[in-house]
Amino acid sequence: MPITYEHIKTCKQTGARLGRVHTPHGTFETPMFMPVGTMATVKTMSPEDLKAMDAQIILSNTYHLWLRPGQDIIEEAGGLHTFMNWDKPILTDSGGFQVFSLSDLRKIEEEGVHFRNHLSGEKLFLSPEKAMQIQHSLGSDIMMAFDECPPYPADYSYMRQSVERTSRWAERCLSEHHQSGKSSIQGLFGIIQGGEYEELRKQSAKDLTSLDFPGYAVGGLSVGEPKDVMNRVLEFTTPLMPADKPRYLMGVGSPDSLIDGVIRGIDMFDCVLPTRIARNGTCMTSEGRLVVRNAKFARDFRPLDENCDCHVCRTYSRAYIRHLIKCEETFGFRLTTYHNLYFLLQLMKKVRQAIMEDRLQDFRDEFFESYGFNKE
Ligand SMILES: Nc1cc(CSc2ncc[nH]2)c2nc(N)[nH]c(=O)c2c1
Ligand SMILES: [Zn+2]
Repeated sequence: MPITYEHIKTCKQTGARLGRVHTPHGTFETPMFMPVGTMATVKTMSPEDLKAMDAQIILSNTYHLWLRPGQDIIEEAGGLHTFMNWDKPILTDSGGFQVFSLSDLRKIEEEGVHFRNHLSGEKLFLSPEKAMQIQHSLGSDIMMAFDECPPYPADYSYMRQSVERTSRWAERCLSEHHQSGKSSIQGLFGIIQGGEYEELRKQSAKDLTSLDFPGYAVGGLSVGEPKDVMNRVLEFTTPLMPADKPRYLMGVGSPDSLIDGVIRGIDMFDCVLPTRIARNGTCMTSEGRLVVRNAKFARDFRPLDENCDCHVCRTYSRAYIRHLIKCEETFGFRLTTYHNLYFLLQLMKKVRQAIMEDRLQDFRDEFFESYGFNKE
């Protein structure tokens, strides 16, 4: 069993859990945020930067790495860990989501998805089996099943057919995985779909938990739905997921959504938000978002966040970082990215501490107050 979950405790104030996930490349604590490294790099960060901020697992992407540089090159390099010099856990998404969000001319069939390479325009085909073969070549510790993430909103009949196909695809992923001979060194997570429909979430969870995955993700969220819809879907979906396995909410990373996801029983999160907004000069701070490129910071020599003890906040001023961002200096993007990732990793550390002390609801209220979220 290459991926195992160790439950440590459940918060008495909420349904939040404290745990650890053991993988062939080491253990990470949960709840945990996973920085995204789509092209085999967390943009502008070195592996040393990631270790300095205590990143314990990162994400990469089957679709992108298949197109560029190609799975054969990474396999020849000895796998993704060696290729990118990251010796801790790596989770790879299966590629289905990226096909829908990046390429046009796509056609979904039972066999798989036909689409155009968004870089070259050539026609390509991705199937559950192909997605598994690519992830086996990458050597990721945690692979994701090949799924369809329907757009939001989607009508019930479309969603039902999509859920049934995603369940059949999950079964094909699992048999490909077992035939690969890699199932002792790589783990495969199933992805629960079903949109905002409780009946379909139940169907998807029933189908997937009847197959023995070492962990399960909630897919189909953070696709434009309002936050209260996401929270409602989590409230009736996480109880359908095994309590003795990790629960991963895909694509979620704003501070309020992370805390609200943990309270509803989620253990793992990923999102491109912190790294993406960093590159346009937006920073997450304990007092809310700060757009450091704003003229009002031209002579502001305070740190990005006066409550942050990261290397950036202990060393550089808002004025200097604003200047670098305005000049499109790469170093500026490194500073905002480092701080944003550190901020979210620290937030999850504080969340784990609050669960240990059975006061996560109190922590949520204090954090929402200071960050400027409305407390509902
Ligand atoms: N919101 C959202 C985000 C992602 C990308 S997660 C990711 N990949 C690379 C970086 N991050 C999803 N991926 C899959 N496979 N299924 C989903 O339903 C889904 C939903
Ligand atoms: Zn900082």
